[in-house]
Amino acid sequence: MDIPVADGAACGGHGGAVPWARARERARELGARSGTPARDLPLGRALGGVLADDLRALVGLPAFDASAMDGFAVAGEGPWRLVGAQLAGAPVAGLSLGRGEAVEIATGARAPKGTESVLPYEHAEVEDGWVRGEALPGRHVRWSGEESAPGERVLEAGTEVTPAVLGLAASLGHDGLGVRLPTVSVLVTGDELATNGLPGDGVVRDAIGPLLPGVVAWAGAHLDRVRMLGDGFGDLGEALTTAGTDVVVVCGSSSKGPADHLRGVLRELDAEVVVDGVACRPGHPQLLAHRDGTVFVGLPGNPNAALVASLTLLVPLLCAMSGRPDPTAGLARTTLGADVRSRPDDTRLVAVRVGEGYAEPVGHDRPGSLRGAALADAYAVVPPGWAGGEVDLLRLP
Ligand SMILES: Nc1nc2c(c(=O)[nH]1)N[C@H]1C(S)=C(S)[C@@H](COP(=O)(O)OP(=O)(O)OC[C@H]3O[C@@H](n4cnc5c(N)ncnc54)[C@H](O)[C@@H]3O)O[C@H]1N2
Ligand code: MOO
Repeated sequence: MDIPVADGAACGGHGGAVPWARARERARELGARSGTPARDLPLGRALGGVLADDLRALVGLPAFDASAMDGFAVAGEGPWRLVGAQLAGAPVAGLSLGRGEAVEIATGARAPKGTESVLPYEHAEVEDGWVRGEALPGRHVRWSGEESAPGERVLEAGTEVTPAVLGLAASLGHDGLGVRLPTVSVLVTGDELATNGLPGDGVVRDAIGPLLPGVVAWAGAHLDRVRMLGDGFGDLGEALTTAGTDVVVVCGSSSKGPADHLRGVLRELDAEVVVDGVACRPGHPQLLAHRDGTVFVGLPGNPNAALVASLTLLVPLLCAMSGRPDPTAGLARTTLGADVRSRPDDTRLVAVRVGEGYAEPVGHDRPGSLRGAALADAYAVVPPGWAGGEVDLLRLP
């Protein structure tokens, strides 16, 4: 893979840090080049992927003539002599309608041979084994193959697998789908972290493990596992090389402290580093690297910084891997409803609530606090040296 390393040294502040917009571009470029292989997955695992191939009807739909109403299947002119009953799922028992005959029928039940229409109960009168009413020819029957013909292409390759797509695929007879759905594992590092109970006295509740699955799903990828790790160098190296997923996210090991081993481990693995530091606040200690088809993303440990970094590198990367649109995009540029100071060298990501024609900073968005992000629906993107005017918005999941 031929991707240049850091061209952002001129951005000042943190040597080698890449400007925020350029970091996102690099993540997209790496994702597009890496791609993700098509995998055959059972329907229950395919949600959020994109179709690797066109979806075709394995059978015509409906697969048989069926009643669309509870009532009477009839043939010919009325009144009709009632000759039997047909429930949904019941065997057909060789039922066949002659002209002037009716069969009591449930919605979805196979219409007997000869059926010309179905007369709903509410339009029928039944007396002494005879059915009367006004039956409209062809009405209230789902005719075999009228929705899709056998072999017909119903969706194009590249379509996102939504809940409706899964239901449709099942209706068409598919047990699984070929999809592009990047797989992700998350390694949360830190000896001070606990996954339950009350924080305090040097113990911090892991906030990133609970936050990331939703971000990963939003970007159309599958989270294989979240693994808690101590701060040891060896553990991290072993975990990175044995993860077995397309992308490995490491949280809380990206800065310059004695326990921040990610950079060193990536060096030992001879991984190619694509982004090492991003000129943004919060979230500047971020890493993007790859080796042998696996992409590594380093997120800062401070939870709001980790969320910013995941929207900066991880989401664009994953979306580009499967070729789907980035869900952070699409909000119109807007003005800010309160004074915000820009930084000289860094892009600021400010938690805001989006109103009509403006966005209101909600506060509480320091690097260690998710309170602002939890109140917000977007981050306002305040470029270095910004002196007022409209800003871009980055949608939050
Ligand atoms: N000498 C420097 N020190 C620091 C820098 C720097 O540039 N030079 N950057 C600061 C910034 S900004 C950030 S952000 C952090 C990033 O550090 P790490 O990614 O190595 O993360 P840690 O040091 O392990 O933790 C930082 C902070 O976040 C808490 N944390 C960690 N993981 C979690 C988690 N899963 N859930 C909740 N909270 C977590 C941790 O307890 C620390 O309080 O580095 C600064 N330092
Ligand atoms: O910028 Mo750090 O990433 O402030 O939290």
